Amino acid sequence: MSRTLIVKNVVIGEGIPKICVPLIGATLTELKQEAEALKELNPDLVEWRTDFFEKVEDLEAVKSALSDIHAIIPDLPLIFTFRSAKEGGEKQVSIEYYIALNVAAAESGLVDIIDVELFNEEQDVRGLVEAAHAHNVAVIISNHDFHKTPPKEELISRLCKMQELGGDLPKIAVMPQDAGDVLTLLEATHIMKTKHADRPIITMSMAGAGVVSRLSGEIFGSALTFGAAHKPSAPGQVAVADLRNVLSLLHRSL
Ligand SMILES: O=C1C[C@@](O)(C(=O)O)C[C@@H](O)[C@@H]1O
Repeated sequence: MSRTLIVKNVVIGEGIPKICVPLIGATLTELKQEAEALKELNPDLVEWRTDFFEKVEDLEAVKSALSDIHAIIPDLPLIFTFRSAKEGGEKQVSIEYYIALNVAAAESGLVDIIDVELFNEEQDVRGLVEAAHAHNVAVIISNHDFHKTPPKEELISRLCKMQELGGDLPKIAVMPQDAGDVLTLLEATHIMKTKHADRPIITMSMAGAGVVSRLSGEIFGSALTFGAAHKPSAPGQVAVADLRNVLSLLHRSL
């Protein structure tokens, strides 16, 4: 497998980490406004965090919102994410609905990547990867710990598992309790990138202490970073303009 993933001409896994901005509107009106506004920020990718959408449990409303969002930003690669409450998201739905939602997104022809959480039954994760790939949609397999940072061996083992399950972009976000935890995340990223990964990976340490990990992906091996438009979708996200400045500064220094 190639070490880069290309979506709509955006090469993930090469050069400056790519900037992704989440859409977190609760209503269709808010989502449309956000989609319009983020064009000015010129991100590399956009993520629709559907768990923030008030009608996420209505599949038809989701599909219709998806086509409205896509019509506003047709050229930007779109990640479709339902972040479950157990992983720091806004809502919890049944596994049956989670699968239906992601399959509908993959089949829609309107998204480039779906996000599938690792901590589900293995057969469900594999099934979603298969469904996505059948429609030429890539898959982020993700894991989040909003309370702590597991040991580096555990972080690496989860990232390897995501790769083994066919995720095109393994992703892990963890919460540091001190600066040492940020180092743990960075070291796990570096080891994964240099010893195990045969594809781009995404890692971040959240909150204030973890911000450095959102900026230094090019050095340690994280290919994509999330930047906030007006409001962050997770603790520690910095504004896109600041992110871009620092990413460029570090890139020039290398
Ligand atoms: O998984 C992630 C990463 C994230 O949690 C962050 O910490 O930037 C933000 C989420 O929107 C995204 O789905």
